[in-house]
Amino acid sequence: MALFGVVEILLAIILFTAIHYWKLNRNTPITKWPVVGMLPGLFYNTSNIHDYLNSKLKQCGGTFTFEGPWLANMNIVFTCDPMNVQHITSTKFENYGKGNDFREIFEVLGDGIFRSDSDIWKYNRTLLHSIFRQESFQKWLRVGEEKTFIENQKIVDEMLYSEIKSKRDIKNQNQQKPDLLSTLMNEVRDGENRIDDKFLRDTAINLLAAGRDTISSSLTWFFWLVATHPFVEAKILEEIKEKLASKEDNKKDLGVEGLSKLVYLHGALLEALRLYPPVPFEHKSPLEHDVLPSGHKVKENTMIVYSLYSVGRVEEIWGEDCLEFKPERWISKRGGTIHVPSYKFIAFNAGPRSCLGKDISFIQLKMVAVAMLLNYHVHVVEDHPIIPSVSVVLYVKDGLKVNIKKRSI
Ligand code: HEM
Repeated sequence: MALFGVVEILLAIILFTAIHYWKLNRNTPITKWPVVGMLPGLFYNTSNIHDYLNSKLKQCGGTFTFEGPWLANMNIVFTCDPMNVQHITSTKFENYGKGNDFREIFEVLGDGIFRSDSDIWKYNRTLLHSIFRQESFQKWLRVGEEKTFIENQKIVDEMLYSEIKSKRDIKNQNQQKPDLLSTLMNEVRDGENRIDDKFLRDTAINLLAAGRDTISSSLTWFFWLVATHPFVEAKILEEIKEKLASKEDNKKDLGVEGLSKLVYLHGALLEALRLYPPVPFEHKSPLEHDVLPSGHKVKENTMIVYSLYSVGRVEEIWGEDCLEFKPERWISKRGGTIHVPSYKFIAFNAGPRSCLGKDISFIQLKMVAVAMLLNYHVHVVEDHPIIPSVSVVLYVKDGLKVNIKKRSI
């Protein structure tokens, strides 16, 4: 008679495997399974992914390596450590590009600023930077009819190229207006104009992608937060009444200068962007192996994801009340706005690739916020779920349901 039967041997294997995985998982934030790695944990929590990753990042001090299925080459370093963020976005900026995965997924963006790295990015950045500084650029929102935007690449291209053609026609008739495409068309670098239609198409779609959904996402979260914090709403209205001069018919002056006086409103917007950054995560890949300030080693082409959502919720930066909506945290004792370095307040990204539209965004956000709050009372419909979506832009998954009542103050 054999000393051990098949059943005993199988039980022993299962027991040893279980002990092995128990030991292996003692220090990992997400359970690692044979063959499929940590994927089940991620899948199981997809609907709640930002808060799930936030809790895991908190559990391991701000950085951990997600291990994907065997042979799938899917290891990802997740981080919300501001020192890592500063390292990737600024100190070692040249070593961290967008990576090939990003370029494949966002092919529709062509060679525009978002999808490019190195020299093509530098060219785009320098050109757009100079245009963003021109006052006339503030009229850029009138570029094209973007209602049918992005059904598919063909429709987008048709729309953009026809818009470009009509701007060129207007230019030839000497009737140009200072919108984005017309300003770009006239750009002369080193004595020559190298702006062809493909460049204009790529730039236009990149700016539409950059500036459309980010603003609408910010405003949705902002109105939800303000409507659910009546004390904040009252303070914003008080500030508008006190600081914005009235024009004829008691309408408030929404000029750039007037808007810059609204320090409390600015704090409320910063606070909404901290808690609900429209771009919830960024994705980078090192060109050469490196060691992050947290001590994590990253090989060439490792995928690194830094969570903007989590950086906004790091207790060490924002304090124990980091999950609360408190515009006051942005107001200094002297009544100004407290400056927080961009690798800590990361909603607009940090370093040389930080958002080019940051200033123009605050102008747009304030204009809409003041016009809405002065004229309407936004009342959030009770029991409607408010959950962040799982997408490149942080929408409210099922939309924000509200009742709007006219307000006269
Ligand atoms: C609240 C509104 C906005 C937020 C939170 C925001 C945030 C960001 C973030 C996180 C990035 C980095 C993206 C990446 O590298 O993958 C970025 C880049 C950029 N944003 Fe914005 N953005 C906003 C509005 C705008 C607007 C209105 C415009 C233009 C009209 C704009 C233009 C750009 C451009 C051109 C870049 C690319 C910069 C580069 O790669 O060098 N953004 N923005």
